[in-house]
Amino acid sequence: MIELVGLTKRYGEKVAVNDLTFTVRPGIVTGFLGPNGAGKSTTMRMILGLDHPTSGDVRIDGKHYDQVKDPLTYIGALLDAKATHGGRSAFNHLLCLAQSNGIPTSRVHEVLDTVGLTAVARKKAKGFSLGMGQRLGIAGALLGDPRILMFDEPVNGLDPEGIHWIRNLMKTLAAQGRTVFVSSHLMSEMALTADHLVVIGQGRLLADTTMADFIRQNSRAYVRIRTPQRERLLDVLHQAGITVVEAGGGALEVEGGKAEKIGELAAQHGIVLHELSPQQASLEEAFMQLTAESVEYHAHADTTPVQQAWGADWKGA
Ligand SMILES: Nc1ncnc2c1ncn2[C@@H]1O[C@H](COP(=O)(O)OP(=O)(O)OP(=O)(O)O)[C@@H](O)[C@H]1O
Repeated sequence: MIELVGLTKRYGEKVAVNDLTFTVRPGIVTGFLGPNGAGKSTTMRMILGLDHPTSGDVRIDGKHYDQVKDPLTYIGALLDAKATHGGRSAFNHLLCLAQSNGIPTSRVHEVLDTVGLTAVARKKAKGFSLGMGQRLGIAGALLGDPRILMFDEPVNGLDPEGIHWIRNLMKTLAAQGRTVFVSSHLMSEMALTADHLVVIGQGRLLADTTMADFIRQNSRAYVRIRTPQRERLLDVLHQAGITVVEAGGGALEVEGGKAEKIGELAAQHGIVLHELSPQQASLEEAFMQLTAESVEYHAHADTTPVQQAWGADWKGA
């Protein structure tokens, strides 16, 4: 278990992490989400004692990182996949880590096998692709067979096969009862991997909720309608007690999965429909809305008018 209480980090005027309080529990994958610059890496570095909090506290099973004996056997982390000595082979990189932490050489072979690098174990890490580098970093995290694992953006730059592999690995590690804490800036990725979500923006906690609750609250089903007989349809739907909202671009929207009912009413009244399509709001859209005000680095605004995404008033658990 990882417990953060009022964790805060300032760099001069910049507040990178702002009064974060949450707990990362064992047996599940906890996704740590936030836009670029939200403070995810800084938080992870403080958990590992690589950065000192300005105020607040973070403990791993009740202890500070520097009080943990043989830390590699307690908490394993992938923070930066490029943090290897490029001139060393994958095997030697892991062997150095193992020897300095009292871990047997047999374990190096095991983790190389787990991450699928056995065939290239004697090759120098500097020749590795991004995906191979990520696998080597993950092997390092697994080396001490720790009960707590932390991965900072592990799927960055990976191909679909690599992403699929990491997703399954996280779930397997959690199913073994380990604490798995993984950061990402992609909601769609977390929706497939995480059981619990912690969302931050500009260092502040925006949501701490189960994935199931997040999906329930944000996967809104609605029906999109276009008709050349707009006023007549509005009257008919109003009489049937169905609430309609403007969706922009001449379209209408009705909350819920009422497409059949709307189609039948339109047919009964001889109203022509040009579109009657059931829709599902995307979780990515809900996440972007949740973090919209805290995004630090914006691209230039799109010139296409966009309907305000649903979830604008979502405040989280
Ligand atoms: N050593 C530092 N000195 C000054 N500012 C820093 C330092 N480290 C991080 N920051 C700032 O703190 C904020 C949080 O950075 P951090 O890297 O933790 O965010 P992140 O959520 O991991 O972002 P990303 O997804 O882009 O990696 C950013 O504004 C960053 O510029």
